[in-house]
Amino acid sequence: MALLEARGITKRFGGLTAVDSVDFEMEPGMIASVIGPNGAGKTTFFNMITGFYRPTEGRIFFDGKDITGKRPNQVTAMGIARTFQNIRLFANMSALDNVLVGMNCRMRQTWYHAILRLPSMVQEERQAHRKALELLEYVGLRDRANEAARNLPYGDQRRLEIARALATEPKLLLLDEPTAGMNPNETLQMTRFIQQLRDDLGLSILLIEHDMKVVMGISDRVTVLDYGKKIAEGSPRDIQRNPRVIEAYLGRRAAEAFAQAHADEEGEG
Ligand SMILES: Nc1ncnc2c1ncn2[C@@H]1O[C@H](COP(=O)(O)OP(=O)(O)OP(=O)(O)O)[C@@H](O)[C@H]1O
Repeated sequence: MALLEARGITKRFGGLTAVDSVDFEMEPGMIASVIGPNGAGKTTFFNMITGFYRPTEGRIFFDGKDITGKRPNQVTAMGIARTFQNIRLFANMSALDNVLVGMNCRMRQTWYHAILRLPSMVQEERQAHRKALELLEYVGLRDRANEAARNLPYGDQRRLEIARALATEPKLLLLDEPTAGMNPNETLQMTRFIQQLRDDLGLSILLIEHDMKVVMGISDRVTVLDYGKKIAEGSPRDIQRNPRVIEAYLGRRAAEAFAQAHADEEGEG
């Protein structure tokens, strides 16, 4: 059974159709990427899955349940976590507190327990604290636990955002441009880290990414959007050779030149 399934999802903003009747499926344990030129609708697609936007049309199913129109906190509680294109940490809070915020959605005690400082509350807080430190250790930030998020180097902030997302105990993690603004070495490390997340934790990962080396290196499947429409879907190898994709990225003449080169190559072989 698919872990995530979108059926004909559409989002219109006034006269503009940002996402147009997109069907999408993801199986558990998969790393999938959504690519496309600027303004293709990638983030809008993410925003619908995570409850930030309600689809104008279509339905979204996660783990067999209809999540269409659910609020972001409900979607998170059901097992979908995300990071953002522009890092959204609590800048003045410590790395540890940022992770604890993520953990909040899994805590069972209520404000009532908190006010009365009941033993069950104190115990749950201690456990959360320990788990948050473990998560920081996992993402390589254990020794920066007490540092304010804004003082961390950029690559570490991205890792912290992932740690906060992991704290919600997701089954599916959505990463919006996880390597944006990184140098080649940081990008390589992040790419390995994403693979590790899937391999160690059995997570399913959906990413938006502009760096084709990253996309082609780690994706099981790539979905291409252009002007809100899905124009191609397949393995990295298929996508790299797809004339419609090349055209969307490079323009028609480049696509024709590519197709010609390909035909020549096959003719020779
Ligand atoms: N809240 C909004 N109101 C109006 N238009 C919007 C809104 N959000 C997105 N759009 C428009 O929808 C289209 C798709 O935008 P979106 O941000 O989803 O694209 P994208 O593929 O993520 O682009 P990029 O790669 O530049 O981040 C764009 O034309 C954008 O201007």
